[in-house]
Amino acid sequence: MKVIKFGGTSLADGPQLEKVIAIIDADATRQVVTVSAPGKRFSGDTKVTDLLLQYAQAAINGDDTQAIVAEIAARYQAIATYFHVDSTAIMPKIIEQLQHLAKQHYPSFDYLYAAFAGHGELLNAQLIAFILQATGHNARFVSPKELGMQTTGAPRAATLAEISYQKMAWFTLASDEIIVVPGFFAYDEHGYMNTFKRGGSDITGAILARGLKATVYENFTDVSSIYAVSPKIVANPAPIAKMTYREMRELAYAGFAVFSDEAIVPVIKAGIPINVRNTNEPAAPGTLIVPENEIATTHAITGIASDDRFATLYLHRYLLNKEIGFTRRLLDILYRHGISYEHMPTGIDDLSIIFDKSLTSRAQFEAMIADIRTEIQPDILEWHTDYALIMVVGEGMQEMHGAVANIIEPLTEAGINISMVNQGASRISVMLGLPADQVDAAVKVIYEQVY
Ligand SMILES: Nc1ncnc2c1ncn2[C@@H]1O[C@H](COP(=O)(O)OP(=O)(O)O)[C@@H](O)[C@H]1O
Ligand SMILES: N[C@@H](CC(=O)OP(=O)(O)O)C(=O)O
Repeated sequence: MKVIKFGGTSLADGPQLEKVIAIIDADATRQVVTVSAPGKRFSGDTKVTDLLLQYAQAAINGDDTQAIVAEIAARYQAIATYFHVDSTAIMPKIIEQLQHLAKQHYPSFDYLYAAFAGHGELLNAQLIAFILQATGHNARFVSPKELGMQTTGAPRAATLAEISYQKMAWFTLASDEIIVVPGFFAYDEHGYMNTFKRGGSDITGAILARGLKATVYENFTDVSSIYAVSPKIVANPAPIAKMTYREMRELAYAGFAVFSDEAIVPVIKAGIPINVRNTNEPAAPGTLIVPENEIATTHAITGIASDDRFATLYLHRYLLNKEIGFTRRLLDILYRHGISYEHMPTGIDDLSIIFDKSLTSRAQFEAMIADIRTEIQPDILEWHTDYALIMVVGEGMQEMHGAVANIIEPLTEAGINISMVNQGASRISVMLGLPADQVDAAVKVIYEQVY
C-alpha cells in the first residue's frame, strides 16, 4: 500500500483534481490519499487556508463574515461544478461547517485560528471523497480521529502524540478501498482541532505512511524534482535524483519549502522511502529520499537552502566565557517568555542567538530583550530582525577537505559579508548567517561555485 499526499497547488481547482484522480487510478496500491486545502490557482491568488485565516480575523473583530464565507465556499463549489456532481448533496454541508466555525467557543485565539485553518483540509477531503464516489470509486472520507491520530503541544504547531501509532495499528483498510484523509490537522485529547505548522499536510502523509505501514510515501507537488537550489533563486537548477533523510531534513529546515522538515521524522523511524513527484508530470520519477545506508554519494554537495525567517540577538560582554551561569541566566529569560531559539554560536566575549521569527510575536521578543538588558547588562546588545541562514548540505562533505573555504572564498570575492559560519555538529552541512538582503546573491555565488 502507498500513501500519497497532494499539496495545495495539486488541488487548486477542478482541472488539477482531475489530474490527481488520474494519478490515483494509475496504481491500485495508492489507497491512502492525504489532501491539502485548495492552494493558489495562479500567482497572486490566495490559498484557501489564508482565506480561512482572514475569516478567523474577521470573526475575532466582530466584522461581517458573509462575503469571506461565500468566497471560501465558491472555491469548493467551483471544483464540484467542474465534475458535474450533484453539489446539493455536499455544498450545504460545507457551508454549514464554515458558518458553524464562527459560532463555536474556543479556549483561546490560538485554538480559534487552528480550527478555522484546519477546515480547509477537512472540507476538501470531504469534497474529494464525494467526487471520487460520484465518479465510481470505492472511496470514503476518514477523519484523523477515526485513524487514532491525536495531537499534543501548541494548537497551531502541534506534534503527534506517540500513542497515536498504537491506535493507528488497529485501523484496517479493505483491500479495494481508497481512503481520503485531510492533512494538516488532528484533534487533541480534549477534542479540539490542532494543526501542525504551516505546510503540515506533508506531516500528516508521513504519519500515515508510518502508522499504516506504507511501502512508499509519494508526495505530489508542482515540481518534477527537488532541485539543488530553489528554482525561485536560480533558473533551471540541477535536479536531485536521490538524497538521504538527513540531507532533506536540513535542507527543508533551511528553506526547501517543497517538503516540510518535520515530515521526515515519522518516515525515518519506519525506514519508508519518500518519493517527491509532480502532479503535472506524473511520469517523471521525481526525487527519492532514502536512509543514509542506501545511498552512494555522487557529489559532495547535494543542495543549498536559504531562508530569511530569522532574527538575531548579538550580545557582547568582556569575560563572558568566564562567567559561570551566564548562559543559564540568559536561557532562563527565554524560557520565562516561552521563546525557543534556533542556534547560539559563542565567542570568548560574544554570543549570538538566532531565532525563528515565525514562532514568536514581536511583543514577546521586545519583552525578552527588555529583561536581557536589565538582568544581563551586556556592554553591547544588537537586535537584527532581517537575518537569513544558508545551509550547504551534502553527505559527501564529511570527507571533503576545505569545504568551508571553498564556500566562503567566492563570497568574500563577491563582496558578501557572512556574519556567522557554523560547521561541525551534523558533519553534513555548513550553516552561514548573513543579512537577509544579501541572501539570494550569496546562494547564487555558492551554486556557481559548487555545481
Ligand atoms: N529546492 C527546491 N526544489 C524544488 N522546489 C522548491 C525548492 N525550494 C523551494 N521550492 C518550491 O517549493 C514549491 C512546492 O512546495 P509547496 O508550494 O509547498 O507545494 P504544495 O502546494 O504541493 O504543497 C515549488 O513550487 C518550489 O517553488
Ligand atoms: N494548507 C496548509 C497545509 C499545507 O500543507 O498546505 P500546502 O500543501 O498548500 O503547502 C497550509 O497552507 O499551510
